[in-house]
Amino acid sequence: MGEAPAFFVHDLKEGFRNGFGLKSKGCETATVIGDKTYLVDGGCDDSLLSFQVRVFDHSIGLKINPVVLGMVPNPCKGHSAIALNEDRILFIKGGSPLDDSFWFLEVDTPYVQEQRKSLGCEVVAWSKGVRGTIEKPIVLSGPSGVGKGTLISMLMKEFPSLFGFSVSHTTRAPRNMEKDGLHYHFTDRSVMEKDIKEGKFLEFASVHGNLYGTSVEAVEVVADAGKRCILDIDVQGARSVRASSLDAIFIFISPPSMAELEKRLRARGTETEEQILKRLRNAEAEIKQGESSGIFDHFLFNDNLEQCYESLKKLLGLDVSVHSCIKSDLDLPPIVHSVSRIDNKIIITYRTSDLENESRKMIVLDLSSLKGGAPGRTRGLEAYAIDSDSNGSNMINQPS
Ligand SMILES: Nc1nc2c(ncn2[C@@H]2O[C@H](COP(=O)(O)OP(=O)(O)O)[C@@H](O)[C@H]2O)c(=O)[nH]1
Ligand SMILES: Nc1ncnc2c1ncn2[C@@H]1O[C@H](COP(=O)(O)OP(=O)(O)O)[C@@H](O)[C@H]1O
Repeated sequence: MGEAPAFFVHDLKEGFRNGFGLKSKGCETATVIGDKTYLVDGGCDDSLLSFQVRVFDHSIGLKINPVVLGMVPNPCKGHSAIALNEDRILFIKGGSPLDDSFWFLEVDTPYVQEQRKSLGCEVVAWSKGVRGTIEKPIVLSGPSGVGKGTLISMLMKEFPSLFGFSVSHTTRAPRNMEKDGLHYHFTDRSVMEKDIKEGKFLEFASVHGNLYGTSVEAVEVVADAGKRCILDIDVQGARSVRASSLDAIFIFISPPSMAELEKRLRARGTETEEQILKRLRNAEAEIKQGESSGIFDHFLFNDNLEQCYESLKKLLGLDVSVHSCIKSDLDLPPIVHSVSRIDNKIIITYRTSDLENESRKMIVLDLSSLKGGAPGRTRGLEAYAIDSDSNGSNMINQPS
């Protein structure tokens, strides 16, 4: 595979003619994919608060302002762009912190195709690139009162640095001991419905008469902290997550009997009689769906709590050491740099000089294990440095 068609920061210093017939301000890249040119303004003239995207469609001779989904990168003084696999563009922000240097603009991924179809217009989606990978998130489902919350609390207490809870949004009222932002984000239905329309939710469902949902951000902040995310969601939500780009482990928790479930719900003392009866009615359907839907990878019976917890830990492989792959041993790519591509590797080249020497440096970005993408982060980037020493030979600093 050779170099993809793209213009880089250093090409833009003198300005160039882009797909719009405009002179570049020096902070723009124009990347051609198929019939379209994606013109991205990195916002270095201080008037833009974030990156701006326009599209020139050569087949119809029109410039388009697309609907831009996802979290948009903050402005920077210089960036470069390179097309990948005809469906996304990699952006490298010069002079930005490493955790903010690599961004993907998805232009024809399955997610973008789906959004384009449902919105009926041109759509692009930003996804932040994150180095390293994390363990698969865990989806726990089961009827109300079965013990999901109890098992999750035990895991988080025993392994506080390994697991993080995905804090859902809900329109139900908080219980006595529940804290906003910790147990749930308690929210108005109108606000939640608006956010759902704007694509901010990974999944949502109406459960026991209230709206519940997992925002993309709820899962990503846990992963950003290098932790494995746990989702406590109902079977409808689990089905939506199964169909999404989130690669998770799905576990269904069953009660020993309906009578025991009722006993636990009543003993918890958090619901009114009417709410308990509604939860029990829904429980039968939920257990049937859970056990027959083909969504779940594992089933656990929560009869004896300690035994169930031990089984949960075993299937999560907690006897195996879990480590974070996040590394921070690289220089930042500076504002002026150039980019080329060899297969799945992106080579970022730049020069550094002190009073006596000028040296050429490279950062290699390995994209062969990319995972995820819009509407969440793109994970699995590996990066390492190659320095040119005084003899001109290259020294590879492999990731440790
Ligand atoms: N789909 C979906 N279900 C959720 C979410 N958060 C919680 N739930 C489910 O909503 C149901 C009710 O939760 P809750 O009101 O906390 O009551 P509890 O299950 O009796 O403790 C449970 O089955 C949860 O698993 C979410 O973000 N999405
Ligand atoms: N194996 C068990 N045996 C007896 N009581 C249990 C068991 N597991 C959980 N409980 C209790 O049942 C109640 C409901 O558990 P909870 O974790 O709130 O369920 P969920 O989150 O699934 O609605 C809580 O009071 C909890 O202490």
